[in-house]
Amino acid sequence: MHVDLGSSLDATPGVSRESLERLDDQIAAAHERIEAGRDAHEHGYEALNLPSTVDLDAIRAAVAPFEDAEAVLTVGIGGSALGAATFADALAGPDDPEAYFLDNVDPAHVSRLLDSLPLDRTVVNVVSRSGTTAETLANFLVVREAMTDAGVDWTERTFVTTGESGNLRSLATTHDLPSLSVPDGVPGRFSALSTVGLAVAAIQGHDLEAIRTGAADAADGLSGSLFETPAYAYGATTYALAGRGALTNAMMPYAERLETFAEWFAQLWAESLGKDGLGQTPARALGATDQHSQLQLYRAGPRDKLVTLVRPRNYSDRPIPETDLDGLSYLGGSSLGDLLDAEFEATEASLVESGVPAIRVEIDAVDEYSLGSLLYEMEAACVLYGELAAVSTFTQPAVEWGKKAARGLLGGGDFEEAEAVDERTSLVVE
Ligand SMILES: O=P(O)(O)OC[C@H]1O[C@H](O)[C@H](O)[C@@H](O)[C@@H]1O
Repeated sequence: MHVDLGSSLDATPGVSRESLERLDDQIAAAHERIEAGRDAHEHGYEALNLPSTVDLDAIRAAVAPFEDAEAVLTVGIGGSALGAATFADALAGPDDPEAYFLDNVDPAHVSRLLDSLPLDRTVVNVVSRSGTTAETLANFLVVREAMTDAGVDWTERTFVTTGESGNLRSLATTHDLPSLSVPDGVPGRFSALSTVGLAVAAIQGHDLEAIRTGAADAADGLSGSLFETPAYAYGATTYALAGRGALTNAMMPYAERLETFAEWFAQLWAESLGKDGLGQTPARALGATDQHSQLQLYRAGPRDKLVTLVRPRNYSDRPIPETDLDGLSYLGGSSLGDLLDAEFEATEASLVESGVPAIRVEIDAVDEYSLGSLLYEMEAACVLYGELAAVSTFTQPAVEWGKKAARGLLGGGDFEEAEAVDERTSLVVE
C-alpha cells in the first residue's frame, strides 16, 4: 500500500514531521520486538508469518469436492467471517459461486437467507477457531436441519475450519467431513491470510498465490523506520494522533468493493487496541456515499477524529454520457471514476482546510495481490500501534466476558459473568 501522511501534518490534532522523526527511534525498537516475536512463533506475532506458513495446497484440497457449488455459505463470526467476506466482496466476479455469511443470529435474517439458498447446490463452510462460539454453533445446527428438511445430505456439503480439538473438530471427525486447521498462534482477527480467510476465495476461484505473494512482499518490506515502511507509517501516525486526541479513526474507502474491508479493519483495530483505557474507535464510512452524511461531522464536529481515505489507483471505469441538460454539461465526456476521484480529493482538501487530520492510503488495484498486501500491512500497523501503546494486542478479555455471560444465561455452565445480568439497574420510561 502507499501511504501519504501529508494531510495529517499540522492538523488539529496533528503530527509534525519532527515529531514523527522523534517517534522513529521507538519504531526501530518496536520492529525488533515484532521480529523477535515472529522468530519465536509467539502467540499473535505468528500471524505475521502467515505468508510463509499457510498451506495453499491443503486449502485447495479441502474445497476440491465442492467445485460444482453455486453458493458458499460461511457460518462464523468476527475473525472467522470478516477476512473471507473481505476477499469475497472485493474480488467477486459475475461467474463466481455466490458467497454468503451467517455471522449473526437474527432469526428473521437466518430464515430469509436459508429460504433463498439452493441448499442442494450450496457448500457450507463452518468456521470457529475455538469451536465453542454459541452463535456459530447455533447457526450451524439450524443450517444442518434446514438441509435435512430439504432432503440434502449435509455431510456431503459441509466442511469445517477449526482448531485441533473442540466441538467442531469432533463433529468433523465423527462425520468424516473435509476439514482445515486454524493455525496455532493466530488470533481470529489476524487470520484472514490463513485457512480461515482463504477457503472461500479458493471456492470462488481467486488467485490464492497472488494474495500470498502480496502479503509476503509486504512482510519483506517491514523495516525499523516508519519512513521506509508504509504499514509502520500508518500504525505510528494513527498512534501519535490518538495520543493527541484523535480517538476516532473513520475508515473511508472510495470503492464499494472495499466496504467490507472497513468492517474487517474495525474488528482488527477495536479488539486489538481497545484496552487499559486506550484505543481508537474505528468508524466505518464509504466514499462518496458518506460525504453526503457523515462528512459534516468529520469536518465540523468535535476535534477528536482522523479520517483514513482509501482508494485503488487503477480500476475499470465507465463513461458518463454527454448531455445537453442545463448545468450538467460538465459531467458529459467525463467518467464515474473521474467523479469518484474528484470526490476523494475534494473530501481530503475539505478536511485539510478545516484542520482535520487525514491519511491517504492507496492500493494499486482491487485485486488479489494488492488485497494480500493491504490486509497484511494493516495487521502489521495494528501490531506496531499495540507495541507503541504497550497494550496486549492479541487478547480480547472484554469480548470474552460477554461470551461467558451469554452462555451462562442459556444454561451453558456456571459463569459468574451471567450474574451481572440480574444486577443490572433499570430506569424504565414507557
Ligand atoms: O473463531 P471463533 O472461536 O468462533 O471466534 C469468533 C470470534 O469470537 C470472539 O468474539 C472473539 O473475540 C473474536 O476475536 C473471534 O473472531
